[in-house]
Amino acid sequence: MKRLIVGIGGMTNGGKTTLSKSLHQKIPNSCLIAQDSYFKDEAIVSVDHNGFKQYDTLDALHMDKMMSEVNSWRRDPVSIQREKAGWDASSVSANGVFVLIVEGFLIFNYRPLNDLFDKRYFLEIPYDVCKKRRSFRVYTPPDPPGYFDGYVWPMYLKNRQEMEALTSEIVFLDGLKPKDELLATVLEEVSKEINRLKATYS
Ligand SMILES: Nc1ncnc2c1ncn2[C@@H]1O[C@H](COP(=O)(O)OP(=O)(O)OP(=O)(O)O)[C@@H](O)[C@H]1O
Ligand SMILES: NC(=O)c1ccc[n+]([C@@H]2O[C@H](CO)[C@@H](O)[C@H]2O)c1
Repeated sequence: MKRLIVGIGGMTNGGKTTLSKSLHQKIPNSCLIAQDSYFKDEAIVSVDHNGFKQYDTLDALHMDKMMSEVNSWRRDPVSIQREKAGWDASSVSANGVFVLIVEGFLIFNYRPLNDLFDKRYFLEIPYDVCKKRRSFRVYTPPDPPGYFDGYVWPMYLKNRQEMEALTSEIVFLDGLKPKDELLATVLEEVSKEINRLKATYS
């Protein structure tokens, strides 16, 4: 069975979800897992001395649950793809290349997950663009006043340092580029990798 695991990381509002969803639409036999789906319940996320909820850390995420879903895919991508295909399940042939796209802001900071990636991308944008994009978003719970400068940005700087200490094989992408350009760049590289795998025996 041929498998490829692609990580789309990046800072908050870098454009991870937008890019990952488009890749998922374009890549046959692909599956998408988003780290944001694994946030712990608000009641158990700790609070710092400023009263800010500590959401921008691995402790705020059910990484064990996320890993178990990644591992289910690794064990049997064909079944997962067939379940998704529903009535058309027989069209999913085990001969193809199966692609898992994992997106999230801390995917390269968690070693057991980071170790699994064949390709790593990281979307980055400048501070002012990040702050502006984030100000238009409403999370649950919403960001309290001062959260970006008092918590989100300092945590980004800390998490980024940790990430760079853990991995060097990351392709950095300029998140200011138009969405279709970013998609074309990543799709071209991933397609090359898929074709390379198709040409190998296993
Ligand atoms: N290439 C782009 N150019 C301009 N705006 C973009 C681009 N990509 C995404 N955006 C916009 O930026 C905002 C954040 O995008 P998106 O939700 O994809 O980011 P994200 O990295 O998944 O965010 P987060 O994980 O922090 O919630 C959205 O309003 C989206 O439309
Ligand atoms: N999805 C959530 O439960 C949630 C709640 C509060 C804040 N966030 C933010 O999401 C970003 C990652 O995509 C982080 O910067 C969190 O602050 C998410």
